[in-house]
Amino acid sequence: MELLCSGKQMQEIDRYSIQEMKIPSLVLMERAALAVRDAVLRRWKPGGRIVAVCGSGNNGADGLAAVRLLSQAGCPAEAILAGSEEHETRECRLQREILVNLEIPVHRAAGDAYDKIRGAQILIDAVFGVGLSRNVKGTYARMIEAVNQADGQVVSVDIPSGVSADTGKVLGCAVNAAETVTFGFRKLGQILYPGAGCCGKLTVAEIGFAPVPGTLSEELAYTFVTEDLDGLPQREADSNKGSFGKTAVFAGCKNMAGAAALCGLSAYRAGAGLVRLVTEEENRMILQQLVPEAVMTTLERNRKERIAEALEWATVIVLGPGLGRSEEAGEEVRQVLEYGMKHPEKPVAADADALNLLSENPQWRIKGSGNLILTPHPGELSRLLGRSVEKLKEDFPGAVRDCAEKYGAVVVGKDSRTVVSEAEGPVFVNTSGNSAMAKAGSGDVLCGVIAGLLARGVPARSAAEYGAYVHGLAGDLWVREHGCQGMTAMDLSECLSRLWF
Ligand SMILES: NC(=O)C1=CN([C@@H]2O[C@H](COP(=O)(O)OP(=O)(O)OC[C@H]3O[C@@H](n4cnc5c(N)ncnc54)[C@H](O)[C@@H]3O)[C@@H](O)[C@H]2O)[C@H](O)CC1
Ligand SMILES: [K+]
Repeated sequence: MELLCSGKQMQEIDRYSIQEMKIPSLVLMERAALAVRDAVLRRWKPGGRIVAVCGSGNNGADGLAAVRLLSQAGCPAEAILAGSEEHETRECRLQREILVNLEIPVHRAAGDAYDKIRGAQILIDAVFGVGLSRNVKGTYARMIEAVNQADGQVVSVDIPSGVSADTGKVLGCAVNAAETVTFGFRKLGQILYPGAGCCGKLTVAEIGFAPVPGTLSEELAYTFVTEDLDGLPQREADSNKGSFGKTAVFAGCKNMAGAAALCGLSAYRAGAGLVRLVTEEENRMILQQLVPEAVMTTLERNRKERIAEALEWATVIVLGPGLGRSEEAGEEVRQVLEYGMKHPEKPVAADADALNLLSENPQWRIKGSGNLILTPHPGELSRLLGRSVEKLKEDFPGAVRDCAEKYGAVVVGKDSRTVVSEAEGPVFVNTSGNSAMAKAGSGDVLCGVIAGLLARGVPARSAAEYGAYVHGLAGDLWVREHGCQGMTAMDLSECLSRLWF
């Protein structure tokens, strides 16, 4: 597990290390600057000039210290001050004064400063770090634009200036870096897009922060690394198909068999023991061919009773893929969700049309109790929350959490970085996967993976997190072998069988 920080949390770790643990601020800063120096030296070629554009906060101070270290290493390095002296932090002033004392060039952001930026082989971006709190304007914005237009390679200190460390949002304008050297932890804004796309190669330098205080560590976001797969229950040697649950998949309206097939197959491939597809009679033939391992309930008559029987039979319930939005589908979704509310021991994963029907029918008063998983993409999340996509993208983890609160659910907010959250506690941000997965059917596969994990006995929240992670790993496996255009959802599902989890 890798912990991820927001900007504010990082500032708190900074404050705690310096004020309470008494690690001198300048010691941390020197180590930060050494890491930046090393990154720059790996790119620098003799003859090339290095220009650091520095703000007046401690990010700027890091930049100034790096200029000193590079100069002492024999490189022609100089600094441009994007901020004013009156706003300088104590550390920033000190670092500037040291440069002046050592006769290392420090310029104001005026006159030929822009020519210097254009002429540099390497630019160090140290305008703003995790302290950026509002839109970038004026000289700061002009400096950032100049850095982006220059031909030199850009190394950002801590985070590309202009990116919100909390949300990855670009606050007005932001630096596009070739490399970002960050300190202690990756920040949420470096993981979430568009900020993630501004970072270039991202490296984390250990600079000696104190261990995170307990109360804060419980609030930090996190992501998985491959070792985390060891946390999943393994298949016992003396198990049988009954040991891995009975998964009922309510999916596929007339002629929409594909979603049901992808979901059911993926549930098997994620470890489910027995899958029942509950679908329309018209889908029977095709589904028997696509998923011969599944048993089937079709709904040509006695709908309500047959749905009720399947619900009684199931230990895990999946609802929604390809279900459509007909009145019949609405009745089905309502029946299943109400059943789920009365049976907290049976996890329910709801996706696609089930989510749309849920948002259209607030009078159902659906509130999960730890067993409900919702897997909306931004459009579905927008409908569930009654908030525009644009607005919710400003703080995607926050929107996912609000949705979790509203429906009493574990919510899997699907996006380029899928976020899993409950109403309280830390968020999980998925870092596996790639843009090849941005295709029809990918969500049906995810829903199936989550169901398979639930059937193996993984609790709802973990199944949601591991589901997102494993789904992304399957996509990464495909892309490594075939490139990023041609994958279909069926290819993605097949890759699940080749992963160890
Ligand atoms: N010893 C340490 O403290 C270490 C700090 N590190 C680096 O410090 C930054 C964080 O520094 P901080 O001073 O808190 O913030 P910034 O440098 O990011 O400064 C912002 C500064 O500017 C003001 N501000 C915010 N938004 C705007 C805006 N849009 N326009 C103008 N001004 C703005 C804000 O009020 C602040 O005063 C961290 O990223 C590290 O790079 C190292 O970690 C080493 C140890
Ligand atoms: K920066």
